[in-house]
Amino acid sequence: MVLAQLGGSISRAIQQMSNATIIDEKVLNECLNEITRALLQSDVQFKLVRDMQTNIKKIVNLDDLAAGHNKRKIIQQAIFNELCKMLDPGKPAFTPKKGKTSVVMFVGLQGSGKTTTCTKYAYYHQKKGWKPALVCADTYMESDPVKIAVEGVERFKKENCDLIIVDTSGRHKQEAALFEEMRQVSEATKPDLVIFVMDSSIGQAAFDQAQAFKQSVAVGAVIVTKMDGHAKGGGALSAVAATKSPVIFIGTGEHMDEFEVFDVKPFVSRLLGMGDWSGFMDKIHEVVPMDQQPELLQKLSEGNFTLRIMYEQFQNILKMGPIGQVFSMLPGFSAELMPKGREKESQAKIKRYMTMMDSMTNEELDSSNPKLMNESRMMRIARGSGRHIREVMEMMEEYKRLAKIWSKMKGLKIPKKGEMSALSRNMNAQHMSKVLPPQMLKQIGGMGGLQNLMKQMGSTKDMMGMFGGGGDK
Ligand SMILES: Nc1nc2c(ncn2[C@@H]2O[C@H](COP(=O)(O)OP(=O)(O)OP(=O)(O)O)[C@@H](O)[C@H]2O)c(=O)[nH]1
Repeated sequence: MVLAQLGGSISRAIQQMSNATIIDEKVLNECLNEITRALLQSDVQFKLVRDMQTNIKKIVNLDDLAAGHNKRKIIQQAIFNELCKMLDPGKPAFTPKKGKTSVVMFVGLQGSGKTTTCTKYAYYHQKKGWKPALVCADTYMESDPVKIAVEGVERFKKENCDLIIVDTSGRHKQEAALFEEMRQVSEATKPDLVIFVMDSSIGQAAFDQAQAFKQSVAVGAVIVTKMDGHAKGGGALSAVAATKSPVIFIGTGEHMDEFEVFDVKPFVSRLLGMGDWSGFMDKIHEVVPMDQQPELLQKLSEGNFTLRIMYEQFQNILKMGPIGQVFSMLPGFSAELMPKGREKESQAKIKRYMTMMDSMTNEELDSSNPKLMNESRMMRIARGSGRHIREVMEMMEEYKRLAKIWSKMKGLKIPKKGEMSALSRNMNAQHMSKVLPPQMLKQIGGMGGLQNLMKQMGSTKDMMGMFGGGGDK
């Protein structure tokens, strides 16, 4: 099961449960069994899934649910926390420092994408002004890989490279020989960090494979590749558990820049279709041309999400490319609606929407009042664009949903370029209280509770991630 589907299945299971009139143990168990099935189908290791189920049962208090608290949010929160826990081994990976020499060794099986990932990793740092170097000790049946690795590292140290990446072999006739060679390269080059590269589509084998590598060398971080297309994501969770090391990047395609820093909370937020405001705001700065940014953010902060804004953003997004990435960050546009690997369909849908909007009047495009769009106008637009009225209605529904979510941005201070997470910093409890759904605010203990919580957490960014960025869906 691909990640987007996993998120969808979990959300559906929670939704079904919260539709039940009475939440008793049976209903909760059914919901958890559904989630368990979804996780297993996504190749999360059985033991991890079982532990998660036990933990959620411990956390979720049935009395709270019976008392009419927001059941969906309580369960969703518990699942959110458990998934985060699975992906967060509790200690960060070694982080190389620019200007100071670090040796980073890559290990992983043949075909896992190791060599590609070494290059992406080097390129990622080079773009940020580092001086990386790549030592290819990935010499199958030729020369002495240990000697090559040592000589390479020495040479690049002399050349003042600050990030020396050692690529090791991933193939051997004998598994034992592969691990022995890896151990020797590690001993000889003394890496500051060993990164285990894993193909996300290896399924249930992830845990054992990761563990085997960890037992031979001191794996300190994981990079999961091929998260695009048909990738199964569950293996990532298993690899973290097996190596007790965090995932630091994910590979999302064959190209050099299809490489993303991995952040647990936004990832899980997106996975559960909860959206990720901070990531989305970062994306706005990437996607929306500089000269349009202040105006757009101003309009959004005034709560005016018009059809024209939607149109312009569609335009920008089509120009920019990886549409799925942007939309999955936008609360409301869950990964299920804009699934990765189905970008073409999503793109076609957006183009359809834009054609329909081309048949609208300026007044309609610039109004944030969807009531203007009555049935006769919708018929005209459908005729004008050669589409069915059903499609116009569908687009309007999409618009209303987005506008509702965006309306929560009203009154927020506008972050400046380069301080995206400052969206959160800029917000005080007052703002947060506007953004959060009222039931959730009550659950936290009103304004007082919110202020306390914000103090404890230190930053509202975490809260945004935790609560799905304030989108009340
Ligand atoms: N779709 C996709 N393909 C990837 C990604 N990363 C690597 N690949 C592809 O996976 C294949 C194997 O990648 P390599 O980098 O050669 O793998 P390796 O682990 O170094 O394998 P050996 O060099 O043979 O040991 C290549 O076709 C890459 O283009 C990714 O994130 N997404």
